[in-house]
Amino acid sequence: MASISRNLRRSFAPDRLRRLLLLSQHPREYVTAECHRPVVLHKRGPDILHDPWFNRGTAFSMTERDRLGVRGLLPPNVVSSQQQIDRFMLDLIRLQTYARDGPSDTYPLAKWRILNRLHDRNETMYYKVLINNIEEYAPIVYTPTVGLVCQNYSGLFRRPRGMYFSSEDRGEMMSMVYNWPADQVDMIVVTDGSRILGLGDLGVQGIGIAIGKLDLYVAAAGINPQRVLPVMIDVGTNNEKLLKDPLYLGLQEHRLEGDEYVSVIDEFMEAVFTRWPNVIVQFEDFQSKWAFRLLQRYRKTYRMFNDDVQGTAGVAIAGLLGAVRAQGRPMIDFPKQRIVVAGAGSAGIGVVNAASRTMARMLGNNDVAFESARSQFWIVDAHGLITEDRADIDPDARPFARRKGELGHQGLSEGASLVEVVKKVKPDVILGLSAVGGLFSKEVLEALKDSSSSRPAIFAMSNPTKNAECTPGEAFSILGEKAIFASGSPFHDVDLGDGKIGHSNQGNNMYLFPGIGLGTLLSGARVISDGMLQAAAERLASYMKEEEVLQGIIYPPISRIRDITKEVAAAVVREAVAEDLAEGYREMDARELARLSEEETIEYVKTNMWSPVYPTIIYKKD
Ligand SMILES: NC(=O)C1=CN([C@@H]2O[C@H](COP(=O)(O)OP(=O)(O)OC[C@H]3O[C@@H](n4cnc5c(N)ncnc54)[C@H](O)[C@@H]3O)[C@@H](O)[C@H]2O)C=CC1
Ligand SMILES: CC(=O)C(=O)O
Ligand SMILES: [Mg+2]
Repeated sequence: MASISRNLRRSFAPDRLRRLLLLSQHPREYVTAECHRPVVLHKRGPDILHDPWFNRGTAFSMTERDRLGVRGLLPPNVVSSQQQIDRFMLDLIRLQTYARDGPSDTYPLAKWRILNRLHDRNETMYYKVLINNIEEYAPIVYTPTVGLVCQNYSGLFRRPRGMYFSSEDRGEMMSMVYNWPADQVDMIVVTDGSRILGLGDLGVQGIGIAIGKLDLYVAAAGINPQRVLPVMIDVGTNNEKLLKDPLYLGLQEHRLEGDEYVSVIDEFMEAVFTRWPNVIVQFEDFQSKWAFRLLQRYRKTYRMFNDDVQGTAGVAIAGLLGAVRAQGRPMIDFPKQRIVVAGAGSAGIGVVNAASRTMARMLGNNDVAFESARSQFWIVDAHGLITEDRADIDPDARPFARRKGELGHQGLSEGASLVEVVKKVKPDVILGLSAVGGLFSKEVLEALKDSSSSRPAIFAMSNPTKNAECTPGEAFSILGEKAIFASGSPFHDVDLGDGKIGHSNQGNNMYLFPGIGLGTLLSGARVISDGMLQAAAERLASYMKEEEVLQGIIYPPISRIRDITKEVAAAVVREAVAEDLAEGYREMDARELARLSEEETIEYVKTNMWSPVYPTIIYKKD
């Protein structure tokens, strides 16, 4: 302070000095005429956000955002510079506290921060690190750590990534999409933040899941990172904690509902498909009531799919077929499996819909086949077994409600508990998409010992880790080495002693969505058909070798994700061609695509996958 004063005394007249020293005790008001002089810039949009001299981040006012072409490139909440500092300080203090002996989640978050900083400064290097160490870092950029990142996003937010459209942007979205710097976008992952993993409504903070999914699009599918766009549609939040949080970056109002909500999503879809007619839009982590409705609304018009409904279904089908093979039975025996599903949301109903269709196809695809397939599923939700007797039954679950006639002889009734259902049904499989950690309790697993299968299968698919319906340790300790186990988030294999291993498979839609997106892109299919999704699931199912499946390994290790994605994408391309949906991609037109053999299709996919290599850069004057 003394030296500051000396220097100041040398350069200022006494009255001015007195004023400045007075102001320095109130640093927030330390404002000189120099600060008010306007700055003339020869740049706009993201160039300003990436310039540390002029970037103001979330403190840019709405008029400035419009004037400078950055509207939509920042979370919608405009904050003061003091709020920005408060947010930063809070985060810094958290880190200081946890960097010592904090809770076990500290290190994954610290790793995420380091990776995120690399992502911001060197995309090529970031993806090289991610691809070369996918086993170690997929759980950081994706589930489970991405859940923690979303929960803490307001504190972690540094540089914007992706686009934000809010209900306040109604009428503006068509022009806002032109604020995005890339002329070509291949893949958008969009969320409204209403159900992030099994963590509920995280509002604007859900952007983290769109970023994480797109990281896998680049790492697994080789989509060029310059052509991906994470999107957050902020229509408010019903999370009371976020509504009161002064540091929250999203709109602090309750979610839009009904037609108003749909009109926002409609406007977004129209805007992105107008600017990028060939883009593919993946809907992610929308609460179930909107997931199904939006899928039905758009799937015949736009190149889109819902990952939680359709991607999860395909991964589950592949795993269920693997569980049949693990019993030493042919896949065609699938329609005989008795399957209890816990969870009747977008994921659970999506699985039952698609798995029953697969069974029905195997049985001849007629009404009798569909009826027989339906009767293999028992769905239990928060209110117990779903039957025809339920009042206010969810229309999406209605086709799978147990019929009155079936209940008597099974000794079950409306609302029966999961344990009761497992005891009476003696299922081959229990599959959890409930977001309830520990739901497959000791009692449930004990009841599964009476399963009619020689190798009962447990799919604890809810995310993140703490929401898994059970751990592999719990499953193997009760059901023994013959059990088949898969979970949504990664677990380690279990050492069962005597050199025996209980394999912990990761049953996650990450094994399908990158291949579905890539296959759609490279086929140029106008829409994403059920057949294309089925082809993707079947390719994943057949990917595992007989000897692996017999050991209980029903999904590939994540280290093989780039290879499996290439195979899935090729299967999607071939199905799009077979269904006459393919329009070709770049120089490969539909006719040439149709002439490719299976091997040539795989080669075609492989050569179109981006790899992280520094390109030669040439300077050209405008
Ligand atoms: N492994 C994977 O690839 C995927 C996993 N998921 C996970 O699935 C979970 C559910 O997702 P959504 O279906 O979209 O959520 P949701 O919230 O729409 O559905 C949850 C369902 O679980 C039911 N439920 C709640 N408590 C229950 C209980 N005690 N017993 C039985 N059922 C109960 C609810 O009634 C509801 O039907 C999430 O944790 C999500 O992370 C979702 C997509 C993919
Ligand atoms: C994996 C995934 O999409 C989910 O848990 O929602
Ligand atoms: Mg999801």
